[in-house]
Amino acid sequence: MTLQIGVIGTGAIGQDHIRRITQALSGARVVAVNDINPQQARDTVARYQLDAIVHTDAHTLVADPAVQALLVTSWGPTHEEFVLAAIAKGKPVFCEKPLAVTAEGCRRIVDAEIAHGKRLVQVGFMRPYDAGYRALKDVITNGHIGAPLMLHCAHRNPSVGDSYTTPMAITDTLIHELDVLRWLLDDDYVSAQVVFPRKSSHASSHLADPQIVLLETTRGVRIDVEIFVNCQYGYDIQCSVVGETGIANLPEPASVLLRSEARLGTTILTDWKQRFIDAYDVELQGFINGIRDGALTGPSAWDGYAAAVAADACVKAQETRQVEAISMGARPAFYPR
Ligand SMILES: NC(=O)c1ccc[n+]([C@@H]2O[C@H](COP(=O)([O-])OP(=O)(O)OC[C@H]3O[C@@H](n4cnc5c(N)ncnc54)[C@H](O)[C@@H]3O)[C@@H](O)[C@H]2O)c1
Ligand SMILES: O[C@H]1[C@H](O)[C@@H](O)[C@H](O)[C@@H](O)[C@H]1O
Repeated sequence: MTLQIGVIGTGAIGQDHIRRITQALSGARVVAVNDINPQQARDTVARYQLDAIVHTDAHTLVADPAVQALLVTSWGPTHEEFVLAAIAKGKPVFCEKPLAVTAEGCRRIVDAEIAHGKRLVQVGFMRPYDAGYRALKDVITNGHIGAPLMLHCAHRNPSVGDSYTTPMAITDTLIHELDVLRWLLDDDYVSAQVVFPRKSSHASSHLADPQIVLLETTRGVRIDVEIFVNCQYGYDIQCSVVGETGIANLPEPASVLLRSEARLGTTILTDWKQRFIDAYDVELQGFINGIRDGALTGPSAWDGYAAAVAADACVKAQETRQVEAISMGARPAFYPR
């Protein structure tokens, strides 16, 4: 049976997910779309030749009996409202990061899902589906570098728009590391600190860029993450795990090693859509298959909440310049590890 999906938000990633559902994945089709900009929704239907209704109200789309599952790909501050609406209708929902813009908002989603009694929410954290991160986790889990002691990470974007602010370095960008590093180490964070190096002349007047976030986990692993969103040269994700007996690095994306004109080199990607293109396919196919099989297994509302609790502490640390504690309470039995 083909799963009938409704999409709220037909911007960059909304369209990219519609493309993959329509052209790359199996078992689902898009039957309804909504965007606060209705012309954008209509253009998307035309661009991907969808047999889909354009709803001018997102809540009408959620209630549409033809819609069996939701994709929430609108702006972050709207996510909580639409995810709660989907849960209220008992419909599975794939929500792009962040699950909600505050930890309290994520907690309301966790509480609503637990009250419903069955998992309905998958968060769009795609890195745990990336082959490189999975290989890195295997190396750690199989003991090839001993116990992890330190992680050195970098999250670099070539540039960002003028609307990107200093807290967004945490809530929009670092949020990926906050999720994937918990998963990689099977650990949780206990503290965060943010330090600000010399500012890049390419950053807008209201943006502190780059930033370095220092995290500590319950097992005492120390993590530094450089966030540099105007690095100019490319989209570059780095993760180096220093263990007791060795070091394991996240593999670089496959690229031809070119010898030409007295140079030896490879290209560096510039677009996030390309860097994790396979992982996005696998995460969304997992959501579709999970609904078919009656059990969602991808990043949960609890994972969205855990990342948001850490993000809140990092945003606070940006302001206080102090070490801030991170505490998220006990994991409910509803969300097994
Ligand atoms: N997982 C990833 O790697 C990844 C990558 C990009 C974006 N994202 C996340 O996806 C979300 C969207 O990002 P984007 O880059 O596509 O942004 P975007 O601005 O390109 O698209 C967002 C769309 O949502 C629409 N929208 C806003 N408010 C709405 C509302 N109330 N109802 C209906 N539609 C509404 C906008 O009109 C716009 O078309 C963000 O939360 C972002 O953090 C995740
Ligand atoms: O929304 C995007 C996306 O999540 C990218 O993966 C990240 O690198 C960007 O910093 C962020 O703005």
